[in-house]
Amino acid sequence: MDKSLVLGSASPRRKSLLELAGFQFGIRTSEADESVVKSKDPETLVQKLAEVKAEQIATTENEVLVTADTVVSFAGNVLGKPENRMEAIETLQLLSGNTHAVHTGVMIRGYNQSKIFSIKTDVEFMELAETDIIRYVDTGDPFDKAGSYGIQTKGALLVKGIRGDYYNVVGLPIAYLVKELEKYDITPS
Ligand SMILES: Cc1cn([C@H]2C[C@H](O)[C@@H](COP(=O)(O)OP(=O)(O)OP(=O)(O)O)O2)c(=O)[nH]c1=O
Repeated sequence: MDKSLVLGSASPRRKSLLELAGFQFGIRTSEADESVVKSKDPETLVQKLAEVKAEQIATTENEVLVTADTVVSFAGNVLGKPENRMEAIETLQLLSGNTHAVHTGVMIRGYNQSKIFSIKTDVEFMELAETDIIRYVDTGDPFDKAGSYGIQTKGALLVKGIRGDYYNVVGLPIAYLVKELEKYDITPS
């Protein structure tokens, strides 16, 4: 029986990255309660969140599901999406001039096998002036993004350098994921 891929995510970035890789896939989103998952360790946290998202999505035996979660960690703080303008400003002040980690946890669930993993990318920020932070936050770009910035949008101007997979920062470690999906008979067309 042919296997088909299902993306369990409402993120337009994750959809674009699977398209970039050349996959045919469906999208099925969940209303997972992410607040039930608590961990101070970002790698554990993103893996558990990917698992919780997957638990909310039903699949058939020929479907392979992919869910994911992304957070930023810096100096013992785990930073998700900002709740408001002030939190976005404070997050970017904290990250200014420093190197933080972006963790994406991914769950792959097939009929008789599953896998959870997380990948880390280090991102170094420029020294940011308060006026630049406020101008960026007021574009509205930070609010649907972990760590209050988008490296693929105007947040690009905050970044001095990165070590690791760029696409992991955007929401999916796509090259690694393609390799893992081969084990589930899912290949790009
Ligand atoms: C750091 C960073 C994060 N992000 C995004 C990736 C994720 O979509 C988002 C973190 O939120 P997530 O909770 O990981 O995902 P989501 O709510 O967007 O989608 P879903 O739960 O339905 O899969 O932040 C960027 O787009 N660019 C960046 O530079």
